[in-house]
Parts: sequence; C-alpha cells; structure tokens
Amino acid sequence: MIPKLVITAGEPAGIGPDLCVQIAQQNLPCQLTVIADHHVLSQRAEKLGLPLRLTTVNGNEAAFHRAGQLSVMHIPVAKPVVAGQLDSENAHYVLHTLQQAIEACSTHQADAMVTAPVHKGIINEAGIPFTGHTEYLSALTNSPAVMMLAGGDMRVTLATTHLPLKDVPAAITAERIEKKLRIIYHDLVTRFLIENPCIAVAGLNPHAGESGHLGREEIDVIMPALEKLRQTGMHLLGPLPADTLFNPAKLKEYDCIFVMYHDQGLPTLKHASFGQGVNITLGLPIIRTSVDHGTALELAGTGQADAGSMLTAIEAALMLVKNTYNNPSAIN
Ligand SMILES: NC(=O)c1ccc[n+]([C@@H]2O[C@H](COP(=O)([O-])OP(=O)(O)OC[C@H]3O[C@@H](n4cnc5c(N)ncnc54)[C@H](O)[C@@H]3O)[C@@H](O)[C@H]2O)c1
Ligand SMILES: N[C@H](C(=O)O)[C@H](O)COP(=O)(O)O
Repeated sequence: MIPKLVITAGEPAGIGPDLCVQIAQQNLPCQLTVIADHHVLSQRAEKLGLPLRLTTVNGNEAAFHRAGQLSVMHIPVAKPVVAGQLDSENAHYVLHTLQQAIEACSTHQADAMVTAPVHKGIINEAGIPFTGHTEYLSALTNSPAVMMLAGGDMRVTLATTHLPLKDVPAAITAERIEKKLRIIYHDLVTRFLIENPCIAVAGLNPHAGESGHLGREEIDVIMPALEKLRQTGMHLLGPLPADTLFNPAKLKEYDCIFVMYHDQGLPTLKHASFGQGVNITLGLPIIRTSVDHGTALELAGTGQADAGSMLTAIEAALMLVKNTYNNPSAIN
C-alpha cells in the first residue's frame, strides 16, 4: 500500500507555500498531493530558487513522491498573492482547500490530511468566524475533537482550545473532561498503539487549587470526573499542579499530559521542540496532522522558513495511517 496524503498549503501569504515547495525537494515514502493555487506554488518556488515541476492530480494509481515534482489539486486564489501581505479576499480560498482535503479523506481518496498554517485573524476579518483547524474540522466532520501537540518526548492534549482565558473556568465541566479523556484514551490505544496509557491531568488553578484554598474546580469538577473514569479502568494521575508536572524526571512516567487550556501546556512543549513538533487532531473519523508553528509572514518567500515541523507532520500522519490501517477499531 502506498499511503496517500493531501497537504493544504494554508495562508497563501505565509510560509505554507514555501514549506510545500521545500518538502517537495525530497523523495517521500507516500503519495503527496498539495491542495493550493498552482501559480502561488510556482511563484514561491521561483522566489526560493528551488526547482519544481507541478503536475495536475489525476485518478491514476498511487505513486511515491519523487524529489523536484509536486502533484497539485488546483484551487484558485481570489486575489494575486504577495508573500508576507495578508488579504482577507483570499480567506474563502483557504477554507476551500480545507474543505477539499476533508472531502478527499472522508471519501477515502486520501488516507490523511496534513495542514500548513492558516492565519485565524484574516479569516475573521473576512467576516467568517474561525478559531482554528481543530474546531473547523470538528464542525465539518460532525465529531468531537481533541487537540494534541507532540514533541520533545511529550504529548500534550487540551481540554479547551482557542478560548479566551476569561471563558476557560466555565468551560471546565465534568462532561467536557470525561468526553475529552475518553477520546484521548481511545486514540492512544488504537492509533498510537499504547497499552493501558497513563495520562497526567493538570489542575486548573495554581498548585491544583491547594486543597481548595486557591480555587475549587479541582475538588468540585476535575476529581469527580477522574474518579468516574478510573472506575472504567483508565490510568489517570492528578489533578496535578501544572507548574511541576512537566518536570523532566516525571515526564517518563506518563504517556500523555492533559491540560485545561492552551497556554497551560503549549509553551512548555514548544520550548522543548519548536519547529520539530506536530499537531494532531484526535477524535475525528479522518487523520489530520499539522505543523507546530504559525504563518510566520515575515519569512514567507525568504528561504528562511524551517520545514522540520512539516516533515514531522508528514511522518506522524504516515505512522497514524499505518496504525489505523492495521487496526480498524481506531476509526472514531
Ligand atoms: N497550524 C496553524 O494553522 C497555526 C499554528 C500556530 C499559529 N497559527 C497562526 O499563525 C499566525 C501567526 O502566529 P504567531 O506569530 O503567533 O506564530 P508563528 O509561529 O507564525 O511565529 C512565531 C515565531 O516563530 C518563527 N517561526 C514560525 N515558524 C517558523 C519556521 N517554520 N521556521 C522558522 N521560524 C519560524 C516566526 O518567524 C516568529 O518569529 C496567527 O494567526 C496564528 O493563529 C496557525
Ligand atoms: N494551537 C495551535 C498551536 O499553538 O500550534 C495552533 O493555533 C493551530 O491550531 P489548529 O490546528 O486548531 O489550527
């Protein structure tokens, strides 16, 4: 079997097109199709001085990706693209590429989708409410989703994703904790092939609430949810103080960390592995991985963007495809 990946090139003014052109310079053990405007890709290749022969995607038998060429599913941009300069008129194009990738995976024309970064702000400026791929994929596949970032020997999963900090405490409900942990546990077992995974759960408050003296969410919400899940056999630690649970000596004891909000877990992970990590969406009926960084507008077209995380995202997608192919119960 030759795994078939589709890559969305993300925000056209950002480094997404650069990453696609850079990745195309090597042989890869999969078929690769980039969903993007082919003029944007050829212009970016020219700017970077990298050789690239674009081919049009066709329904022929799968073939391994070969250096210097790239199969493209062409989606036209609405306005010409200048590297580094956002244009809200191209927001619909960005979402169109995601819709095509979801469609390709849902209909089994592709085995997984890998996403280059989008710019959340410019999509909202186009009048489209958008908080991130994770939430968008969840809505379009009608599935619950969990954000996981992996890197630096850590897997960090999130109870809440792109939520203003002021709204986090109200979102920490027993129902949410239970639902997310069940998905994480299921996917660790079936997609990562980890037997009886150990998940370390962070508290919400400093020092996990200090026995209720620094906040009560741990006692009132998190502990009862964990206790209920432990009855089903899940191996859960916590709620633990978030400031010490990332202690390198303790990290070896868990397979995954579950934090309550975005910046409780991701700064530590990105400090350990920025540019080499991967973002994986759990809980979906399809496989989706992504880079661990954003659009880096100032680097677009300069040749200074590091494609390390894009390569990690491709490798992670291939690992998940292999594990899922061997284990049909991995499908959510
Ligand atoms: N997967 C995604 O779609 C994704 C992920 C994170 C951020 N974003 C979005 O990207 C936009 C910009 O976010 P930001 O400025 O906070 O983060 P950013 O990751 O774009 O940039 C942070 C810093 O890292 C550098 N950097 C980022 N990627 C790099 C690479 N591949 N090689 C070398 N240096 C790199 C940048 O130059 C900058 O100095 C925001 O709209 C944000 O929401 C999207
Ligand atoms: N939270 C992610 C990060 O910090 O890398 C990023 O915003 C991308 O999220 P989506 O995959 O939901 O777009």
